[in-house]
Amino acid sequence: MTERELRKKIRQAVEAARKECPLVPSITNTVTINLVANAQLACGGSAAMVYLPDEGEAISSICQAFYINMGTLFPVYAETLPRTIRALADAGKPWVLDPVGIGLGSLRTELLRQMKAMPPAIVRGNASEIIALANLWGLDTGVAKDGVRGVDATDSVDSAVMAARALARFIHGAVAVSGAVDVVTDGDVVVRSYGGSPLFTKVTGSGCSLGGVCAVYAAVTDPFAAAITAVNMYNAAGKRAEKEARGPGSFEKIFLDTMYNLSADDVASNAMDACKA
Ligand SMILES: Nc1ncnc2c1ncn2[C@@H]1O[C@H](COP(=O)(O)OP(=O)(O)OP(=O)(O)O)[C@@H](O)[C@H]1O
Ligand SMILES: Cc1ncsc1CCO
Ligand SMILES: [Mg+2]
Repeated sequence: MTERELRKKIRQAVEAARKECPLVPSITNTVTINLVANAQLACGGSAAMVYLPDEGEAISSICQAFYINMGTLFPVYAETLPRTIRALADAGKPWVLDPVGIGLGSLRTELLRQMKAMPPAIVRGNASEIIALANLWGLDTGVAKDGVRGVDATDSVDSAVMAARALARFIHGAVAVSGAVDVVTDGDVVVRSYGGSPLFTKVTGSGCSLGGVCAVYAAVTDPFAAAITAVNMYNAAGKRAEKEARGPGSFEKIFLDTMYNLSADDVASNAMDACKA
């Protein structure tokens, strides 16, 4: 795909989400659940948060895409997550995984291990999470460590490119690695997207909500284009929002407003470059 074709796909995805208002439910952490829903709404999607196994199954049959974030697990998720993922696979619906907190606790590890058999269309995470998931699934990452300290990244985005490509190839989808510069790959092409703001790191749930927005775009385009559209949206809107913000609190609000008002051209023309790594 040429760069021109990719930018056209991004423009179309932004417009399609606004026009079609796809239903994109989430099973996500209780820390940032509100920001995830608001970000999904701001970019045109319809949000619905669920916890229970039968609800995950039921809504999988009527949604257009789904978001699963491992941030704060409850015992019921031992049942909810496998049943929901099975329902999504049976219905052929794309879903996005954010493996937050990977490495912490046995339930999280076991659930993430099981997902290898029924993988998502997109994995979104910070560098440390992407490296840890690829290692957990026995893929070639070039990085021996598989521990994550809490929910914030301790590795550079560049050090996660090999893991991201291996993961993307394995899932036949896309992987988005967030950081000062974001990387998105389908396992072959590696796109770097620029912009954003350091203030994102002072708002909990910037990454979680980016995953939710990836899922909104996965409802209207292919996984690679969806991930790039979401990442470009965050970088373009974040860069603009920073100019008006006085700190993390006002940044979060102005960022949502900016995302809501950004034109499809603004998202499609965000600074990015692509290479075959
Ligand atoms: N230093 C930075 N400069 C510009 N943008 C940044 C910077 N760090 C992160 N971002 C942006 O912040 C957003 C979230 O990425 P981040 O890596 O903080 O996710 P995360 O660690 O998973 O966040 P959380 O777990 O709190 O949801 C992305 O859009 C990313 O581009
Ligand atoms: C702070 C935090 N703790 C568990 S999930 C979460 C949101 C950021 O990933
Ligand atoms: Mg995160």
